[in-house]
Amino acid sequence: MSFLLGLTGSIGMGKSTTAKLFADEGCAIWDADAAVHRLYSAGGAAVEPLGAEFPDALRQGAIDRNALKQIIAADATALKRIEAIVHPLVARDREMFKAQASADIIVLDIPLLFETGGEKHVDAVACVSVDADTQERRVLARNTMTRDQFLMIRSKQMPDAEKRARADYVIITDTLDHARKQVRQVVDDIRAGLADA
Ligand SMILES: CC(C)(COP(=O)(O)OP(=O)(O)OC[C@H]1O[C@@H](n2cnc3c(N)ncnc32)[C@H](O)[C@@H]1O)[C@@H](O)C(=O)NCCC(=O)NCCS
Ligand SMILES: Nc1ncnc2c1ncn2[C@@H]1O[C@H](COP(=O)(O)OP(=O)(O)OP(=O)(O)O)[C@@H](O)[C@H]1O
Repeated sequence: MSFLLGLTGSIGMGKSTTAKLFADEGCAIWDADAAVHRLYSAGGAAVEPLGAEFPDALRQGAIDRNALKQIIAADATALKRIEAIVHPLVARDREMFKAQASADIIVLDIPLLFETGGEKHVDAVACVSVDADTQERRVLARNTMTRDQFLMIRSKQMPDAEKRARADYVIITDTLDHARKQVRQVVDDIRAGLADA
């Protein structure tokens, strides 16, 4: 049985970057945002149910994320309805990944881990964190959302301080070198526990 490590953190805190550092240490990585991308693409399992509820989001047989963002901005109930359709499909994708992975440590990169009670289904949680100014600067530098969209998404998430308090490990993503050192410590700690077991 693999050790299941949940990797979480608020928007733009460095989950994807840190997941790559875990992969460098030999961990298997499953990425919830990437699963959503697969589900929204042509032939993906979310296209039909989301398209039925939000016909304007359907473009050439796929879900258009920009259209979805406009719908979310205009309708306060939309995100909850999207989540009700998407989250069970994401859970199915995750279970299929877990069933075939063979690494000693499986890292589940899940932005909404705490918000969705996912910590109950993992052996430990690592939370990535950086100061709020850096977080905002990094998200806006991607040019994928406006400042208002960023603030709206962040307001739906559990505050960073609370996530840090609830996590077993905190990884500060101020520099790549510092993050890599912390990732190695986490992996060493988990592997030492596995060796003792
Ligand atoms: C809102 C959408 C259209 C934004 O798409 P976009 O390509 O601009 O951003 P991306 O998907 O890369 O998400 C960026 C970050 O936003 C945050 N975020 C995304 N969805 C949510 C949500 N439902 N609640 C809170 N934060 C969210 C996460 O931190 C995520 O890492 C998209 O995230 C979406 O469809 N979300 C609903 C599905 C969902 O809940 N995904 C979260 C992972 S299961
Ligand atoms: N340890 C680090 N040192 C320096 N820059 C970093 C570090 N980690 C992440 N970054 C930078 O911060 C930005 C956001 O990182 P990343 O995409 O990994 O975050 P994320 O948490 O996966 O984002 P989202 O929640 O939006 O999916 C990127 O530009 C990335 O290069």
